[in-house]
Amino acid sequence: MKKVLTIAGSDCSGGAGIQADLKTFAAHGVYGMSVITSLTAQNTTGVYGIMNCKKGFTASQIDAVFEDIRPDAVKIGMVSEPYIVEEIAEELRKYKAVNIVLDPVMVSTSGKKLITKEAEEVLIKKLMPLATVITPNIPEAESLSGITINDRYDMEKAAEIIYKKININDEGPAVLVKGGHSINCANDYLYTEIGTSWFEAERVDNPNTHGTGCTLSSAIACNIAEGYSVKESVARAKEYITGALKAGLNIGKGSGPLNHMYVLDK
Ligand SMILES: Nc1ncnc2c1ncn2[C@@H]1O[C@H](COP(=O)(O)OP(=O)(O)OP(=O)(O)O)[C@@H](O)[C@H]1O
Ligand SMILES: Cc1ncc(COP(=O)(O)O)c(N)n1
Repeated sequence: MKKVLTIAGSDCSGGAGIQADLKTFAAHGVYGMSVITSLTAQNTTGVYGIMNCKKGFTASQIDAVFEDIRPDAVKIGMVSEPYIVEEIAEELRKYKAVNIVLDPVMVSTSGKKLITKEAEEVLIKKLMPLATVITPNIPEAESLSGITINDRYDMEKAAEIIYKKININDEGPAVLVKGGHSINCANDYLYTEIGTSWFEAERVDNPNTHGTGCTLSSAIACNIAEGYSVKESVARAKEYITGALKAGLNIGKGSGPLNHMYVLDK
């Protein structure tokens, strides 16, 4: 069985973060492990508190995992503070971790800022270059590229700018700009060293989209662990997220979670 690690924040209401990641891992039939960077007090209506891991403890958790069970892929989600980003980068370099999927979580669906400006800078400089693929949504891609995104062409331009900003000597990550924040469609665009692709999907009419980004990046990590290429991994993850949105749940008073137990036919 493949082993996949998530390094992310906890969502006590179970829709996003570590909890969404572990449910996605289970639905993909891989063995899931978790390193928790922050505890959040949140639910489907908002994020009401954040308590970050104290200095050194994210690194201790990563040591505990890698010294015993080497993951086949690593997903990285919410990382609020620069010292946590530094610890993760140092540890992943130390263990020569591979197959890293980084979701640059910046703002929650409910509007709460989940990363400091300083942490964002360290994320770009030290962690993104270690990744295989990064998965910004439209506002995150605007922040990373410095351009405003209004249409498909802007998504393509932003992906290329981000790719060129992070890839020194073509050794950095592919860039997947997610289109979940578009109005009429849910098309995602992938820019890699060997080519570009659009992943087109109908927009599912479902207000319960809490944790879609966490779920998509975790599904990509599972597929990469299983040996699929980045392009195939994104295609399968896209099918999974669309299915999980369609399979719909209606839990909580706000933007609720997906149905993670939707399982793709192998
Ligand atoms: N209503 C929808 N119908 C179909 N697919 C969707 C919908 N909303 C989001 N998606 C898909 O879900 C994935 C996550 O995209 P999105 O842009 O929502 O990420 P995100 O903003 O990081 O997610 P999160 O809500 O966790 O912050 C993408 O593949 C996107 O196309
Ligand atoms: C711990 C954690 N990680 C990530 C998100 C982003 O997910 P969303 O944008 O759906 O709120 C979140 N709300 N909480």
